[in-house]
Formats: sequence, structure tokens, C-alpha cells
Amino acid sequence: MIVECRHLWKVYGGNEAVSSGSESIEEVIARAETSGAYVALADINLGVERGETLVIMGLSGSGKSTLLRCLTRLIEPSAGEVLFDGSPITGMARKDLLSLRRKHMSMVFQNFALLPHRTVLGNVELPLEIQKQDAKSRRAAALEMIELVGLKSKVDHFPHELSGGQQQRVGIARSLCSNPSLWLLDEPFSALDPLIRREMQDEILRLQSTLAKAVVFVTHDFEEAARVGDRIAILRQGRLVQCGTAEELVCFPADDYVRAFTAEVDRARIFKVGRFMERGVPDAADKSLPMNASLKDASHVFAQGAHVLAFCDDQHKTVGFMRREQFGAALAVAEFEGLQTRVRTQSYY
Ligand SMILES: Nc1ncnc2c1ncn2[C@@H]1O[C@H](COP(=O)(O)OP(=O)(O)OP(=O)(O)O)[C@@H](O)[C@H]1O
Repeated sequence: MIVECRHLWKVYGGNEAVSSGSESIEEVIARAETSGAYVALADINLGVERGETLVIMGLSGSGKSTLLRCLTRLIEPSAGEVLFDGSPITGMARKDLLSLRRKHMSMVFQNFALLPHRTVLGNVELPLEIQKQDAKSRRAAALEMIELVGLKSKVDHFPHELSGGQQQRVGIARSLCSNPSLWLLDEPFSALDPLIRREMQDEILRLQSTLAKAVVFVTHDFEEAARVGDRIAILRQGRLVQCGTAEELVCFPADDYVRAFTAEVDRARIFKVGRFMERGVPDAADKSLPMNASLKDASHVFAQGAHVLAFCDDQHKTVGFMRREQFGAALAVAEFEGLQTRVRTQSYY
């Protein structure tokens, strides 16, 4: 695991409330709250591997940003442990923590947080400047990142000369410039319009497929979570209600709160073709897709006239296929599971 938290608590206004002894989580929370403290995180256990994207979701005030910040100790946990690459960072001296953060962790914020008087290049190379890297090598690293996010032609522009999506690309390039192993994104696209937002989600997927960071991504949007995340952790009032793949959350929601998050989502975007494909190699196929493509992706290809689709694994080996006639049945099953979820949903909003 690159980052892991064990029995993590954050109590605002009264840390002594957490020394729990034999009390249950509910008892600790009740005791904290009668003493006027607020439990923002209660006994959270989570970890993220290299190359994995974990999304944190929950209603406003459920503790998402607090959890993200506790992972780097930007917010100091009240109890429990945070481990980075297997070593505890809770208790680490301030100086060592700062150096660890600079070298191995980075964060992207919703409001871009670019320096207005610096160019794209000046903004992107900033983390390396803080690390006191020499001008030549930091410039080279910054230019590489700027190229990676497609902004080579804007190197000398200032933030006010860029669109919102371009500004966030600069934020992304800056956050990746120091080659962190832990990449934290706190609602990075919520200020962007839906089309640009989708483009940026693709950008994250593309970058993650080449850079393979451990990513923690906060969002309010389940479709965004399903698109960028390998797993989704759902928080309610500081407690981890469920953590699983988007399909698991849709098919087996732990309770009505989770069900409410997934109820309106387009099933065809969530369900992967791998779940419905016939195993084996087809005699002939019109096109090949990855087996983790969604039914929606498959529907576009069938709509263009394909009769048989082949599906391949990560090593590009064909492992299954689907005929056009089977596709309708797959969609019906996906919709039926969604229907069951919707019928059982009670409103939490
Ligand atoms: N410094 C603080 N002192 C007291 N309470 C705080 C403090 N910071 C956050 N909280 C409370 O902790 C809870 C969790 O806050 P947090 O910002 O983590 O929520 P969130 O899920 O990220 O919300 P949002 O989606 O609105 O950004 C909220 O009820 C908030 O009011």
C-alpha cells in the first residue's frame, strides 16, 4: 500500500474524547458530542495501492476533505495511524513530514490555486523550485509535464489567458511535476462545465494509465466516481459506510444511503462488458474493446453496425466476445438491477 489509514479518527474540539478503551464507535461519538466536540471521522480503515484510484464520496459535511487531508497530515488526525509506503507518518517530525510531502505527495484543488503573476511554466515548476532543484532540470521536468497535459503552446501564457479546463491542466501538471507517488485530488473538476469535465476525466485516466500513481479523488458525482475510480468509498457523518467497485455499490448497496447515491446513475455506463460477455475467442469480430469497457461503450460500437465485439484483457489478449443479439439482454439485466435498486431507495436529500 502507498497510503493506508488504520482506525483513523478526527474530532474537532476535543481530542481526549477518542481514547476509547472498550467503548463502541457509537459510544465514543456520543461521549464526544455531549462534551461539545464534533466527530468528523470515526474509525476509518482504508488503503490505496500503487496504480489504484480510490474515490471518496459522501454528502456535504460527511468528512471527505477531512479524510483526504488527514492522509498527508495537513489536518492532524485525533487518533489512529496513517502509513505511507508501510511506515507510520502519524508521529513523524514536522521537518521529515514536510520533506516527505514535497517529494512523494501532491494535491490538486477545485479552485486551481495558480499564481496569477506566473506563467504556465512558472506555475508548473514551482514545486521543484521549492525543493531547490536547479533551474535547468526543473525547467526540463516542467516542460515534460506541460507537454503531457497538452499545453505546450501555452507555456508562456498567464493563468488569466487560459480557459478553466486549461487552468486545471496547469494545476495537474504542477501537481505531477515532482513525480509524487501519492496524488490527491479534491473535487478537481466541480468548477468545470460538463463537457470539459468529461475531457478532464479522460485526462486523468490517460495520465494514470501511464504514470500509475496511488490516487485519492474526492467527488460528489457518482458517474465521475465510476469513471475514474477503481474503488469508491462512501462516507456518511464521518463513518465509512461501504467501499467497493461501482458495480458492487450498484448491485449490493450496503444500505439506503448508498442506494440513494447510485439510484439515478445510468447503468449502461457502470456495468462492464466483462460481466456479460461469453468467454472464449470468437471466429470473427468487427472490433475489439477492453473487457472493462462499459455497456455504453459497446452500444456505440454496435450502433455503428458491428455484429460481434471481441473483448481483451490488460495484456490485449482476447478473452471473450458478445454478439449484437446478446447485447439487448445484457442491457435489460443492467436496467433490471437498477430498477430493483430504485424501488428500494428512500430519499436522503
Ligand atoms: N476546523 C473545523 N472545526 C470544526 N468542525 C469542522 C472543521 N472543519 C470541518 N469541520 C466539520 O467537519 C465535517 C466534515 O467536513 P469536511 O470538510 O471534511 O466535509 P466534506 O465531506 O468534504 O464536505 P463538502 O462536500 O461540503 O466539501 C463538517 O461537518 C464540518 O463542518
